[in-house]
Amino acid sequence: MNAVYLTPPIGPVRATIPLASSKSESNRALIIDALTDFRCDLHNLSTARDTQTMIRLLRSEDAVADVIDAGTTMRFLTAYFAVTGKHKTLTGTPRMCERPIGILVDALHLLGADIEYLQHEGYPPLVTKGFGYSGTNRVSIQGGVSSQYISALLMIAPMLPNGIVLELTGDIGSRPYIEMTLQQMAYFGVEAETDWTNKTITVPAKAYEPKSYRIESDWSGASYWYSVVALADEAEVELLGLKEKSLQGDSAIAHIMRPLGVESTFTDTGVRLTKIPAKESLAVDFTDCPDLAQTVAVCCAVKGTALTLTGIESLKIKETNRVAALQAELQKIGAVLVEAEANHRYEVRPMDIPASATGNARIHTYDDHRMAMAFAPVAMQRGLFIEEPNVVAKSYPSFWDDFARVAGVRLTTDS
Ligand SMILES: O=C(O)C1=C[C@@H](OP(=O)(O)O)[C@@H](O)[C@H](O)C1
Ligand SMILES: C=C(OP(=O)(O)O)C(=O)O
Repeated sequence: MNAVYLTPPIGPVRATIPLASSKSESNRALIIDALTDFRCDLHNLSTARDTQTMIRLLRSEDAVADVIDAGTTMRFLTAYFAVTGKHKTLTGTPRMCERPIGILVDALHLLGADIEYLQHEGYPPLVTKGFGYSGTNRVSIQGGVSSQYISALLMIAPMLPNGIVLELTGDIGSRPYIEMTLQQMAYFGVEAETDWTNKTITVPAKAYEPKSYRIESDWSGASYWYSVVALADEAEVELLGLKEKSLQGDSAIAHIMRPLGVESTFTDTGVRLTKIPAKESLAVDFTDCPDLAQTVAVCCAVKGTALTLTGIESLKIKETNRVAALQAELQKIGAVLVEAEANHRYEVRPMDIPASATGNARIHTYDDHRMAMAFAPVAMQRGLFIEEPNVVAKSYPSFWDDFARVAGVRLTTDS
């Protein structure tokens, strides 16, 4: 099995990190570009596998579209192929075939899409077989399972003869991702009307305007550098290509990490992270930014900061069950993640054991890029192994090259 062995920095951490660009922004821009017959001019598209897969599948004539493990690619392409009447089989990794898609498929059926499941009702693989508009433009959709279903519908909505009136039911999770979708649609000339009180989004029937668009660096990827600075004894890190006013909800990491001792100063080129005094406990609601939960949980575990987490239910249906994965791996670095109230509140409780007793832990990554990257900053304090390090390719292929600027990174292989 491959692993990287990470060792603490020798002396203060000083680095400038290029970062990957946002796969979320990239994948939205690519769908919109496809809906303009590829007449947009997209700059700084992400090198993330999720984005490279989207690029390949949008251009491919093959009957089978294998999204690998990319959630946005699966959900966005299902809506795109369905509404453009393409005959495509959409599939992915075994885990992708356990990630639900029924809520999106039900909505597309209502609009007139012919979609059939190939194995289990409500899950990939599935086949899109054509589109005959049903005449309806009112669709009601659950808001609490994955915002990706909503983004997928919003982006194809202007292509429908009467647009769409989307009524969101129940709680809304990952709302900043819905707002990112709406802002990118507006940039390309389609303004939706949003009523968050009544939870309705109205999208007119209208052609997107082909335009030039530049994708920002990835704030989710930036979060690991915040954790590096929080955990290093001395550090100053500049992250390139980030903006204070971002479309990405994960820019919330700048506020979340302040009590963990990281100050953000925006510059002309990005953001500079420096150390400030930290607090002893923290409570964070991750409903709007689920991809930050692992970063913050691991950071608190190592710092000895008691953390209360809410809004992490959606973590159970991502690349792996991230709650279970964190529970198993945090123990190896001297902390526990416990459910304090059924299904609502969790706590990271650092255990009172010396760091030397948890040195050289072997962290299993469960085919989840964020498990690898969230645990890497532990190396600011002690050596550890991260198994199957190539998982980072999903969102941040150059992560280990960047990480080698701040810590020792050595690839190890054992049989
Ligand atoms: O729309 C997007 O780009 C994403 C939405 C979020 O998923 P959910 O809406 O399923 O929480 C997030 O976790 C994922 O990494 C990217
Ligand atoms: C959940 C993620 O991605 P997706 O749902 O697009 O696979 C992620 O990148 O953390």
